[in-house]
Amino acid sequence: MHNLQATSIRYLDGQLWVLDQHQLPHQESWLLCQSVDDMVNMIQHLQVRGAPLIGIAASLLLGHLAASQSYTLEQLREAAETLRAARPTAVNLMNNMDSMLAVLHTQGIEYLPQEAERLFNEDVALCNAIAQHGAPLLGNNSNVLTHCNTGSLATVGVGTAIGVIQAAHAQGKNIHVYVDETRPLLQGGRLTTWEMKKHDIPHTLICDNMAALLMREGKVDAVLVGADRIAANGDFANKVGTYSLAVNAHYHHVPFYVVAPYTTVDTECPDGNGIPIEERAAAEVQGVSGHFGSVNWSPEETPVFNPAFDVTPANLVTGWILDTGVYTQSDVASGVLKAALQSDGKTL
Ligand SMILES: CSC[C@H]1O[C@H](OP(=O)(O)O)[C@H](O)[C@@H]1O
Repeated sequence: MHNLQATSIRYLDGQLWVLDQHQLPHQESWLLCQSVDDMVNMIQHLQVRGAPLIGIAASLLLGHLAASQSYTLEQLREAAETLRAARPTAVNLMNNMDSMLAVLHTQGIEYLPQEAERLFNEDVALCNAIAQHGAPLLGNNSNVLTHCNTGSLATVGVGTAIGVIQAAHAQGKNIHVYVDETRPLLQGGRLTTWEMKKHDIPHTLICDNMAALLMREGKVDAVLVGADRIAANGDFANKVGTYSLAVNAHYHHVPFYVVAPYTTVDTECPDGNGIPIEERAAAEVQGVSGHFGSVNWSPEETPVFNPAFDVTPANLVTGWILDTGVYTQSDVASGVLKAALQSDGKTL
């Protein structure tokens, strides 16, 4: 594989480096990833995170192992299956591993590095296409609210929802962003604020429970969120808290857009009921941890409900902003998601 460089992952001179997102924004530390166990741990601890990035990181690791020429086809197949199961909700991981397995079985081990590189470059291009389709939807002097993190820390390109925001900003539009801190792991408060500052985009950090008040006061012109899996009928899973944002946006007549590449669409999943939702450790809700260490504010053994994602039904979505275009509810209800993917020669 050639050297590859992105905000949160690098392949340099035969070594795979990952930016430890658990330590951001106050510490930028790079971790050397040398094995399947390393990558699985990094994904499960959200040192590597974000639906598209997870898939690309796993693909680069597999390509790296293949390039070392010290693994059999069966060992690489097992590695792909292990990586595929690292986190259950973001379908990009499964789609990417299936692409790598297809190459392994139809072309051979020596073609895996090339496929990993293709997937990397494809994500960069998909992010750019999404941004160009979405930017026209944001008018000048827009106040956009976003949830979790969907930028260059969640992809290997400019991002999805944040990519759209960044493109509109780069076009000279006056865009202000309300950033949901996104409990419990604070991807918004830690990572999106880091990205907004890096791109000099005006922004205001809020607690998740403040979003409805801003909508009621007419201070939000649009909500843009990412996705971890979009079902065939347009229902989608995203970071927990997205569903309540969609309900509040619907109630306050605020346009609500989901932004994703085609690699996030799961046409084999008929609707949101079929999307597996990852349950995570109680400690994430009982306290908080990061570069500073950890603090636990709940009584010992406090029972916790900690789904990492929730599902938003298609009827609450104003539009789906994909790399193939912007789709309305009637488009999606008529099966356009599947058609758009197939018409562009993209098969999942
Ligand atoms: C580019 S969309 C990324 C998507 O992934 C995030 O989840 P996590 O931080 O747990 O990987 C979140 O759901 C984002 O919307």
